[in-house]
Amino acid sequence: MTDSGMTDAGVTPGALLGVQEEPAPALRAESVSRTFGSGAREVHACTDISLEVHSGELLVVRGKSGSGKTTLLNILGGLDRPTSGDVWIGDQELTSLSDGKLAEVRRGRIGYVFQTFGLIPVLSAAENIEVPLRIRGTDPAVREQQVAEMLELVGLADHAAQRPYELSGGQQQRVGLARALVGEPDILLADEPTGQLDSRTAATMMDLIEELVKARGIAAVISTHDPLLVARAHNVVDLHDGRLAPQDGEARGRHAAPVPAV
Ligand SMILES: Nc1ncnc2c1ncn2[C@@H]1O[C@H](COP(=O)(O)OP(=O)(O)OP(=O)(O)O)[C@@H](O)[C@H]1O
Repeated sequence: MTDSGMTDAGVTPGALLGVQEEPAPALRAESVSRTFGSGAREVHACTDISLEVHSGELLVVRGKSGSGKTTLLNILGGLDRPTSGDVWIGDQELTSLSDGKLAEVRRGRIGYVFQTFGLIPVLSAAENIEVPLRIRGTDPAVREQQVAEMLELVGLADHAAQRPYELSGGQQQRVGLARALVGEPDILLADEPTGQLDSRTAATMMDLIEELVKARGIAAVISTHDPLLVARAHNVVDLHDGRLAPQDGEARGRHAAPVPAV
């Protein structure tokens, strides 16, 4: 038996016994808390949050303004560090990493979509999508091909040369999604990605995210205020004052996302 629990033949004990093993979650948070400030000004933005998301699954985090959604997503995506608790991407624990290593994991494994789109105004749609590949030093011919594929995938092949201000809100957000996915991340994090869109465009955007998450086996976490958007989720969790509320049975996934406290 090796340290990883495998036999010398590279087989897990469960496989030898014919037991179907649950795949490890792509993203996992364990007892994550985040406090800002101190003393009388201390704010408990997130308290003791545990959850997991598997590849190909979409977890929706729902909660009122100020409930801690952005704080949680920032921690899950390695943009902020928790005050206590751990975050795992596959078998990589994030909170113990140096800033440099964390940046590497962010670049290589995580795609982000922001409510305000976060596009660079002087760049065209294609150039915005290309940014993560340039940062990674991807070969120009490969870059061109991957950007063209992504434009096609989000239905913007005819808008490649347009700058953000020449695109509608929904089109800009599709550029944001294409930019998040062009590096083939394992994890997609979207903080209220439909917040600036009308309800029909928001629904189309969520359909697209759902389709791509499934097709590409990505583990996605999306925060939203919008109750209509939760229909597309495998799991839904509710945040109240930084804490996960008990599930209300709306989730349609194979298991509840929050990990019960042990
Ligand atoms: N950097 C910070 N310093 C101090 N307090 C903060 C900081 N960031 C967030 N907070 C506080 O933490 C709490 C949670 O904020 P957060 O932005 O995570 O909520 P949210 O659910 O994303 O809200 P919204 O839907 O309005 O974006 C709020 O009380 C907020 O004021």
